[in-house]
Amino acid sequence: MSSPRIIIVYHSGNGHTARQAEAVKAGIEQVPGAEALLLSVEDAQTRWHDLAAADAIVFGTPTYVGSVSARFKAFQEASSHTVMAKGFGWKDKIAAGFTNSGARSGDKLATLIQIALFAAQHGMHWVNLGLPPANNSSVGSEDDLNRLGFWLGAGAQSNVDQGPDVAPPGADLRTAEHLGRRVAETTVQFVRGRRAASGRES
Ligand SMILES: Cc1cc2nc3c(=O)[nH]c(=O)nc-3n(C[C@H](O)[C@H](O)[C@H](O)COP(=O)(O)O)c2cc1C
Repeated sequence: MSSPRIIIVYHSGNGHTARQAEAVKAGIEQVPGAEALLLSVEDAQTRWHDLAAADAIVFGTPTYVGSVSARFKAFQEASSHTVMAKGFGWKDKIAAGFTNSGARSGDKLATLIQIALFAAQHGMHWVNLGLPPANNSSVGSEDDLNRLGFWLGAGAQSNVDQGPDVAPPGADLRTAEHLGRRVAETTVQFVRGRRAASGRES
């Protein structure tokens, strides 16, 4: 069986969300047989064939003004012309999302919802974070996985006076890694299941 291919399409203005994207990639690569490719939103718009061949696409963007960044939005709109309008090419691929911002909340949920809607418009199957919220009790800590308490996707927080060498912190990178691993495990199950259901190899 060929390996499930998972592409991470992301934008990062100053490198913080790029750290999160790299962590998602590391999580994907922990699953035997899964292959991961990182593409910036600009490179992705020159590689539609690679995206068409992917089994899953994970979308990532910083939260700017309570929303996806303008450059991520440009990629979304390009996909509308190039993929959606030309035959629903991403239908039934697996999708997931992540975002990073300066504030703890920073209205990141609005960004994750926008990414999930984008995936739904493409007919993709959304994979959520699959972690309980953490750092929400007397025994919780900033080192907890999912310390920011998201369900829809992975959130990260980067202090605005720190560079991407130190922000976002390790807990948020491990949370992103968890999302990558979960997407890869789900994609392996989905691809194998679809092949078995169609009478091909399991
Ligand atoms: C134009 C702009 C708008 C921003 N809006 C938000 C916001 O709505 N919420 C927030 O928490 N941080 C906001 N930030 C902070 C960024 O999300 C934060 O610096 C993030 O780490 C940037 O990631 P990047 O280095 O990958 O671009 C904003 C930054 C910029 C440049």
